[in-house]
Amino acid sequence: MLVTLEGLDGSGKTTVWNALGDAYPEAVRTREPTESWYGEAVYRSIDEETADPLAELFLYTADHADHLSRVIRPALSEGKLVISDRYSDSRYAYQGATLAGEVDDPVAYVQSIHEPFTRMPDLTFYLDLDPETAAERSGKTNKFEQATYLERVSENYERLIAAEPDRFVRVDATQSPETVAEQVRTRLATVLD
Ligand SMILES: Nc1ncnc2c1ncn2[C@@H]1O[C@H](COP(=O)(O)OP(=O)(O)OP(=O)(O)O)[C@@H](O)[C@H]1O
Ligand SMILES: Cc1cn([C@H]2C[C@H](O)[C@@H](COP(=O)(O)O)O2)c(=O)[nH]c1=O
Repeated sequence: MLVTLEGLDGSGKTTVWNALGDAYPEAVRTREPTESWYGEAVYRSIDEETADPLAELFLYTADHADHLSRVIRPALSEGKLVISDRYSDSRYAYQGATLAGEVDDPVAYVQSIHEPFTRMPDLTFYLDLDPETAAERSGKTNKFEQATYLERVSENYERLIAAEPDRFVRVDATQSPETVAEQVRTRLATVLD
């Protein structure tokens, strides 16, 4: 089963991902951007204020393709639980925002690039946090961690959730880290049982 954690920067995904590691030590825990050289290329682009948004989309997508073939598909074919801190929805939401004005309906465009080869998550936890708090918590250390940009990202996530309400589980990320992790653990346990 493929479980993903999604949300704005600073919404607490990595905190939950670590908590799930304690609850499910046998799970394969992974993340995007990955630690491969494709992921390193992505981080170079994140640090580049003037990176071309279309070029950046394809860097992220290359990293995803490698992640799928090297980590996700092999683990799933062995019947393992896979938990990914960010996955394809991050591309739809974030690059859907950076590509505004570059292509028509950027969210649909990014989805159309993924559809031929990606593997949909079975379950996605959306850690719901307002853009202002998200930007504050994330420390505003990169070009994406700005409230005005995160507002557009948040709107894109809402569109994704509305389109697939059964896949997404919304968790109020303004609660304490312990409560957020407990709610995710409880829901995941009901799905896995
Ligand atoms: N529920 C919470 N309430 C308050 N602070 C939190 C909560 N969860 C995490 N934090 C804090 O917010 C910061 C960001 O948390 P974390 O790295 O887990 O978020 P993230 O969603 O993975 O961020 P990013 O997408 O930027 O990597 C950390 O300082 C963390 O301790
Ligand atoms: C996977 C992915 C990520 N991003 C953005 C979101 C963050 O600002 C950075 C790095 O992610 P991290 O979880 O904070 O390490 O990249 C993106 O724009 N598109 C994506 O597909």
